[in-house]
Amino acid sequence: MSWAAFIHVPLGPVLLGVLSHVTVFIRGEWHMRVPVLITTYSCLITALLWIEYSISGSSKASITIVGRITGLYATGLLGSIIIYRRYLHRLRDFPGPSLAATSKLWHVWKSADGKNHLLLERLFNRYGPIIRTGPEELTIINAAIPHIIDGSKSQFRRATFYDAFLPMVAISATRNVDDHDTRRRIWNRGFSSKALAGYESLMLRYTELLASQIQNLLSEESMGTNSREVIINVTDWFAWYAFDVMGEFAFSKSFNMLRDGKWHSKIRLLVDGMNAGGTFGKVPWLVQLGKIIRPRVSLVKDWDSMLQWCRDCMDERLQWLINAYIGDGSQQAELAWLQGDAVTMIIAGSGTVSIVLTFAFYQLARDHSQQQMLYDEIKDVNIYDGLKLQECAQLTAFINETLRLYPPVPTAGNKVTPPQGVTINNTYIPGGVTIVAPKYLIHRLESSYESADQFIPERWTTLPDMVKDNRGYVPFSQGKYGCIGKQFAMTEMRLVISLLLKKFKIEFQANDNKGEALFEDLKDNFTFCTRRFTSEISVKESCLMLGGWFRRVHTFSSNIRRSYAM
Ligand code: HEM
Repeated sequence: MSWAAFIHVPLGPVLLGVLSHVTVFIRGEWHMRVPVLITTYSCLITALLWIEYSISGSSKASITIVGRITGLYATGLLGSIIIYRRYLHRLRDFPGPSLAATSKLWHVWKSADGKNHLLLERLFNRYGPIIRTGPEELTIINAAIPHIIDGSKSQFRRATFYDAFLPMVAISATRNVDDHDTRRRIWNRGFSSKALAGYESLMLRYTELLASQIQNLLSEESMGTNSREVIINVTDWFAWYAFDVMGEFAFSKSFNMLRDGKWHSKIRLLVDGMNAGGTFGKVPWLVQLGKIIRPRVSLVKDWDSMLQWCRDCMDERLQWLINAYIGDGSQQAELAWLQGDAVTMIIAGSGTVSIVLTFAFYQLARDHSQQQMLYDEIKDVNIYDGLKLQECAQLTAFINETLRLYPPVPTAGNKVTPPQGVTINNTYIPGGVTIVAPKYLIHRLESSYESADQFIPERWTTLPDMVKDNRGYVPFSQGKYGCIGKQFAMTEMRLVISLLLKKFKIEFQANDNKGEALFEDLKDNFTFCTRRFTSEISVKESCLMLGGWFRRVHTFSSNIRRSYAM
């Protein structure tokens, strides 16, 4: 049978579709080849149209025939993919929703409301500790898993999710092990104990600015009245604080959000871009597709505009960083890496710290005895002495417990099993499988913590029996991909909590429903976040069409009352 005859019988294109799956697409990663695939298929369809037109002489007939051939081919290809993933795949015996096994789009759809952590919790309750959450993906909720995937001897590598940020290159996103090691070595110098001591004055300056801005609001509010309280939106104020600190750190330049009491437009774009990346990054080819049709995707345009702004900031900052590189003696700085690392710094160091502070203040508002206990511990401590502050056991326990219940990176950090596979609790998992180890759920395992869902800081001090198995406690992750800014973040959080507690008393506002809005708003978009930007920044009409995902949400407010004198 000739080639032309073959594709004209219905079975021909179907068989071609099946063949292209079992011989080509079944192997390797394809998400980064979306542009090549689109180009190839467009050329093939155009060639077919031309051939059909030259045979029939009718454009209508040739479009109908080529449409039918394309449809049959797609049916063969997709049918083969679905049947293979569902019934023949090496992960076929792992439990999980059947649609999740056939396409990762199911996960994007189901977590488009930002509640991925709750979705995984429901799946855990239904299917148990190992769940197939994607064609090549298992979610494992077990205290041993963080160490297996990220421990010092681990051979796991970063999963495809991290490609979502390409072409931006950065330490936190690169999947190339050598590139990562190189970046990590450079960064390690910037986070040495000596370097950190130098940053303390920077943090102090901004912590004092935060306190004085709240004080100003309090004074304004109470002017001419007996009121001694002011309601502030802690979500915003802690975000402004953390971003301003990181702006100084990465660019030697504040975003001045604390000073101005409002969001910097580029930082909003950054947070929006990150949040979208958190959801759509589950299907990396979808992100790449978005980048191809970028003129029509406002989020991509916004992200690009934010990157350009970072480049501009970096130009000002460049000299300092180049010095750091040359000091390392190993290589010349590459601008792309510098830009990516700067964005990484700001993203990794801001959203994380601010969300922990928000939750810490939620807990303080909820439990006045905790507030009193912390106040008693720090009231006579010179908080300008970093070492003294570190010795405050109750304060550290309070932060640890906040990080346990609300880890800022609740479900992300996916890694891929090494080629030989691994055995976890007598279950063999083949090589090349993406493993998700959600900290949000592992930190709440009853087998690891007594009264696991309750906020009890004393489990880290006077009640150690309440921690039964601490292996799964990894808010900062661990190993070579673990958080490089852990000490930086701990210092910031200790400073903010202690300074504000010395000055103010924290309460829910009188008519508030005890902070429940915080949990309604909470979104798992790689990091936990609690606020969408829709009010003054153009409420993107195109985004609203995505099913209310960008709907306006409430924010968590606390009553911060002046109570104690310094
Ligand atoms: C409470 C605060 C923080 C928490 C809970 C936290 C948590 C984490 C986690 C879980 C990761 C691993 C992410 C992954 O697996 O992909 C990570 C990576 C990272 N964090 Fe943090 N982080 C915090 C604050 C900071 C700060 C303040 C900085 C910078 C000053 C920072 C810089 C980084 C960087 C650069 C990475 C990537 C490390 C690498 O790829 O080698 N983080 N962080």
